[in-house]
Amino acid sequence: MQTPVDPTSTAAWAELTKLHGGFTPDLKGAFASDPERAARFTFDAADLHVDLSKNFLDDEVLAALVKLADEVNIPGLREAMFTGEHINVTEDRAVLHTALRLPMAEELTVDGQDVVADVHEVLDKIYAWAEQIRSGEWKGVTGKPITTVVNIGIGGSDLGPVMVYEALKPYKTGPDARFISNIDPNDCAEKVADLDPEQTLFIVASKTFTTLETLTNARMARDWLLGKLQESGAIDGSDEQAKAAIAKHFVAVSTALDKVEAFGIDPNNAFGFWNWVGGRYSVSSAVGTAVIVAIGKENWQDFLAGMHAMDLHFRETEAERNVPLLMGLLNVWYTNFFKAESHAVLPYAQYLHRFAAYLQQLTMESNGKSVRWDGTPVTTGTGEIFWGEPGTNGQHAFYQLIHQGTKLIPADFIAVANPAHATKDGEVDVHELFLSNFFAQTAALAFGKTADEVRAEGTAEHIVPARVFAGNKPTTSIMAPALTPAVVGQLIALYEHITFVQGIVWGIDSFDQWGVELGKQLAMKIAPAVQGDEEAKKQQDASTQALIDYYLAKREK
Ligand SMILES: O=P(O)(O)OC[C@H]1O[C@H](O)[C@H](O)[C@@H](O)[C@@H]1O
Repeated sequence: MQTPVDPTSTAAWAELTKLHGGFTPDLKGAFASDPERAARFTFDAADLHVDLSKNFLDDEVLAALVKLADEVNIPGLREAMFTGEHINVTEDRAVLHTALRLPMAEELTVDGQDVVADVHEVLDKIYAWAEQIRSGEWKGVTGKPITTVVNIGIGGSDLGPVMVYEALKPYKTGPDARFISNIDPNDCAEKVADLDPEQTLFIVASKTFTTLETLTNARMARDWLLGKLQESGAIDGSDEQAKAAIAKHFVAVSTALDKVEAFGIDPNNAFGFWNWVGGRYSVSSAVGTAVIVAIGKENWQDFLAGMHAMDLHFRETEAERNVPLLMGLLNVWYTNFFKAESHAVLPYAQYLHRFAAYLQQLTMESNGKSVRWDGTPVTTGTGEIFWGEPGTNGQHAFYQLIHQGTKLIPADFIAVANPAHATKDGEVDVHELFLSNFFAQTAALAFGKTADEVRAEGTAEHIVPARVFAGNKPTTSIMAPALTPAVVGQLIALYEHITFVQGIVWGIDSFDQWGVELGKQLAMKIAPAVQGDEEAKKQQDASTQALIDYYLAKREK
């Protein structure tokens, strides 16, 4: 892997610094002086129609950003990613989530392995198994079909599948899916409370199969299942019957099939993936099994095809029209030159209500780093804080701060032309009403409202300042014909590649997560103290000791 280029040492950075120095955001003026602006800065990527024109962008800035991409070698490193070079330096791994959606006819051999053949072998195994569940051919231990699958996983083994399941609810033709992630025992308790154990199947999803939360939840689920089945007399207390029940009610998804077996799940009931798939990039791997059960093979194939279409766009489209590249570079422009700290993602699609949560792991676990991939300190700010909620709910919660606060918050607005449920309220098409908000918000953020406009509405003079909107709040509008499986796939791949672009500019390894590993170790170290071990408690700082004391005094056991 090449030494990361210090972006601040490039000619493009110097140009951007100069451009920023002379840059007074004036979106109103920019549109007034250039009738072609909207058309010139709107690009199509697969089914996504992306309008960048309400950003702090002009031809010079665009040219300098594209030059920056070249100077930090995004084209070369993008190719290195797609061809399986070990660009995840600190873990010495290839980064090949794009291979998970390659059509069968493609060829890709990495580290001596035919990756495409491996991917499709697993996909075929999942499709065949999912079809058994969906058709009712697969029976639980008492002979009944499965009506609910419960995915047990956390982080990348949860956020992707739950987000896609929610996004594609209108495409659900199979069993329900639920998702247990938190080690808070209330999560598991609530999710299984109304389930019939005879018709429930658990999918234990964990890349490493060592994650404390997931293994604990899996054991709790196993105890619940066996306990309930014994209670009703469906099975006796013998090991043999417990084994038979687990074989029919538990499957696993992991890269560590040996650990799956040690847990007591038959490896024949496990779907594998590979260590070249990062957890937060794993939704298109076997980690999506719960979704495949719910929406079926054809819809999943459309989802993968959508991701692949975006992969191709990113790999092959010229820089000036390359949407993930431009969006990633714009994020760098805002983060490093305008000192924006956060980035809102605001889907005008209720089905995308978990999209921001999903993006938080994708972007922040990837790019929240302060050393570069060669171990040297970063030379710029990194890692935007991603957040968001669906519109219009967000409008009634936090948009006030975006419109009139003191912080610059670039925002991505997402909407589709056709809703899954076309509904009228009297004569009014409710989706049109919904979209009117989408259109109105980006316009208001860009162009604001002057004091004269406020006065013209008859506002009392002393209230005028409070009702003025400065405007010049940058937004990107992303539209698509409908929230199909392909479009959901494209949205995910779009943000994966945006994340990659930012990571390369900053010189960081966007595919490791050492910061999270520490938390895992610390919780294990402190557990004995929480269980009452005085010596272990004394190892803790005074604040932590006092908090543990409070807990020990208050707990009712
Ligand atoms: O899938 P698992 O191995 O159980 O890991 C689940 C999660 O664990 C940690 O939080 C990692 O930082 C995440 O990237 C990962 O998605």
